[in-house]
Amino acid sequence: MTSMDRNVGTHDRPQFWRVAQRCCLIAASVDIAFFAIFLVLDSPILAWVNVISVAMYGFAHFAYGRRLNWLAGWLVWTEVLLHAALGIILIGWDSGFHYYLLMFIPALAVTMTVQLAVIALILLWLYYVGLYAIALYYPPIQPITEPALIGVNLFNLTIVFSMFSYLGFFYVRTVSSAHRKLNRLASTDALTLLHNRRHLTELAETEITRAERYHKPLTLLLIDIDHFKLINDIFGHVKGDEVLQHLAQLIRLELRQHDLIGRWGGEEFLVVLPETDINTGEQVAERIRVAISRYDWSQNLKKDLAVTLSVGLSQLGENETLTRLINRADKALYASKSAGRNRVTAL
Ligand SMILES: Nc1nc2c(ncn2[C@@H]2O[C@H](COP(=O)(O)OP(=O)(O)OP(=O)(O)O)[C@@H](O)[C@H]2O)c(=O)[nH]1
Repeated sequence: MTSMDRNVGTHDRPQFWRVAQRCCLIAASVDIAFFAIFLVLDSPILAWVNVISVAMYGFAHFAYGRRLNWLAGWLVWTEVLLHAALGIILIGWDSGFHYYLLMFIPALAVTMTVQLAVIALILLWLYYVGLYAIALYYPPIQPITEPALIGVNLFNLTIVFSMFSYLGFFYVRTVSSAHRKLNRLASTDALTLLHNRRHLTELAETEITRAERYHKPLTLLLIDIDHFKLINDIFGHVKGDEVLQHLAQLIRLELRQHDLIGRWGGEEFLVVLPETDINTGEQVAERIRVAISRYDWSQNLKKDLAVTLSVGLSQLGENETLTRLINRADKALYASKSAGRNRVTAL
């Protein structure tokens, strides 16, 4: 494994390493149980093998904690390979110690590049088959009674079953949380954390369909910051970004829970007001305009700014598409700008 491959695991899959670290604790507990079991079964060699195993898992747990994943991985690999071989040679194939080798199949896929994982899987398979061949041709060195062998087998089977289930649930949880994160990223504007244009378009289309079906009014506001270029030029782009972020929150505060707001363009916001006619929409737009024009920017930005908005609004007409509705709001916005800015125009 190259140092780069090791780093892939360290940086890209931290959750996996946390799970691997937890598995070390589980494995150490299992080996403590085995220590007692083999003492009772009068198999001292296997009992003491488990003490060494506990120590190795302890070191591996420590190494995972220190982000020495490659070292921890080698310790775990060595332990499982040797433990499986010793278990099978001493008490036979039916002890089920080979089940633990199967745990490496998902682990290899996650921790290695595809090429390395394929090579490691082939080697693992050869090792597995090799142990089976040994068990076929050589009788166990320290056989235990049939009921004890069945007990050890069932115990191993249960542990491996539980660990696979744990890994399965971990995998499902990781995939669904990555899926949720991707969805959020794909639908959110990174700067203002409002809906982005694509997502807002989808939501607005749904609202329009609903408004048409239930014969409810729907009003749309297109909001544009006045002379934003000047704000950028005077205070810098970073402050400009802060104004955008803050303004997004201020507008949000003036809206109802089920109203929609998104960033439509650079310094332009689109608001969809379901179940709202043009008169109420005008009141909402006016409320937003006044709130922004009166806002004291020196509190948050430590700058004496005057920020105003121009708003264009339009109410959904019969059989009107979203594009046409936005076009009308855009014309209204243009009228607000032409009439001197810091005003609301309905069309
Ligand atoms: N800081 C910052 N500025 C942006 C962002 N997106 C667009 N802008 C700026 O917004 C400004 C828009 O300028 P104009 O289209 O000329 O509009 P304006 O200066 O607001 O003038 P009017 O709209 O006519 O009142 C440009 O300077 C853009 O660089 C952004 O994400 N962050």
